[in-house]
Amino acid sequence: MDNKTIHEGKVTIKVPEFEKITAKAPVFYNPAMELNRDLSVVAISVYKESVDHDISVCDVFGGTGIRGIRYAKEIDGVEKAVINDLNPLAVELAKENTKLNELHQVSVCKDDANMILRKCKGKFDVIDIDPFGTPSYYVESAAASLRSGGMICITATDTSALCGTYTEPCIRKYGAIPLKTEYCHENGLRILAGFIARTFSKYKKYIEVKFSHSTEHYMRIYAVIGKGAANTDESLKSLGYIAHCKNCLNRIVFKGLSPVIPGKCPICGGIFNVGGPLWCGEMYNQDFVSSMRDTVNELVLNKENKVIKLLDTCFEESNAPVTHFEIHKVCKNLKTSAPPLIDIMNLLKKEGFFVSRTHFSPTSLKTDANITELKNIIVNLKQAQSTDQI
Ligand SMILES: C[S@@+](CC[C@H](N)C(=O)[O-])C[C@H]1O[C@@H](n2cnc3c(N)ncnc32)[C@H](O)[C@@H]1O
Ligand SMILES: [Zn+2]
Repeated sequence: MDNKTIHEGKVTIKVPEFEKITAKAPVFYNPAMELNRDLSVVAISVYKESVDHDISVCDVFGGTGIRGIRYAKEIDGVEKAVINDLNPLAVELAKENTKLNELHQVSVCKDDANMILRKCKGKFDVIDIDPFGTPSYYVESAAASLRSGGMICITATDTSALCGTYTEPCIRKYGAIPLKTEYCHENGLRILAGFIARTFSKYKKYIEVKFSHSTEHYMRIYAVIGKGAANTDESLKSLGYIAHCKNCLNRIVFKGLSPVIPGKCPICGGIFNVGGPLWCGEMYNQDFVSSMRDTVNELVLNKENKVIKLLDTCFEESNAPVTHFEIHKVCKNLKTSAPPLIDIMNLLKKEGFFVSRTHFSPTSLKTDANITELKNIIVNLKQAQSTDQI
């Protein structure tokens, strides 16, 4: 295996020479995930600051070991990092990389992900799940393993299932019906959060989602775990469904596991498509995101600008309602051209509605105005603009 050396954050890592990123590489390393890893360092740093003890971290799908090594090197108070991978070549390389970075608090194991999580029940404060494709096969073991107060960090790259390009794989893997809409990435992230919440609930554990994002080909969720039957029951009330009308773009959130959902849209009589169950609760905790933003300045991040941009937008949308409106889609539905997003946002604000940008799409906004109210705002804006031009 021919290796080359790369530098990420404060670490130096040997990775295999590659021409194409593929899961068939002798050891997997994807430079496009650097943003994901930068954000993980920031999120785990903030988590560490929130607890009053040193922490142990398990990088369950280690690959080159880059995550576990970065956590150990870059986050103060990581007393133990375990890097695991089933691939013996990855284990060998992760050991070499640990030595290269002179880390004594890191150990490397070769185990199946589910086995290490079950064997080390209650041992880790942070469990990082970064597999190929779906994490759904591993969430159950993480739920059994993670102690109360711990944090789970989960990546999913099977976005075609979560976003509804394919329905059946989403039902099989996540027990949820996806909703292929212009806001399908948000639905997908919420389906993943809902699946994590339901899986942890079997163990009387509940999730508080601290930060999450959908970027390029993957989704990522960071959640802190609490314990107790009553709190878990209460938290499951955040599960629900979204009913969407493709005719007028109306959407309604129905909370609960068996809500009464009308078959037709009350605005236009179009058929409602329903997705869920999914997490209708918080997807970003504003204080946590704000602390992440402050922590960026204390770290060495190659993707600092992108990290800051994402965190600023997530901060803005942290108290926003579920779903968002893609403005070109709404304007096409109105058979009109789209005015500047900022003008629509300003008018919504002036009319007393909540409004924010969203990291899911640069041409979308989040608001508590319903589709009729939003359309009226756009029509008024277009009229005012055409009068101005006369
Ligand atoms: C997406 S890669 C991990 C990338 C790495 N976390 C990073 O940031 O560079 C997934 C890794 O999981 C390993 N793997 C696949 N199935 C596994 C299993 N059942 N248990 C443990 N490791 C597994 C693969 O060998 C591969 O190295
Ligand atoms: Zn409708």
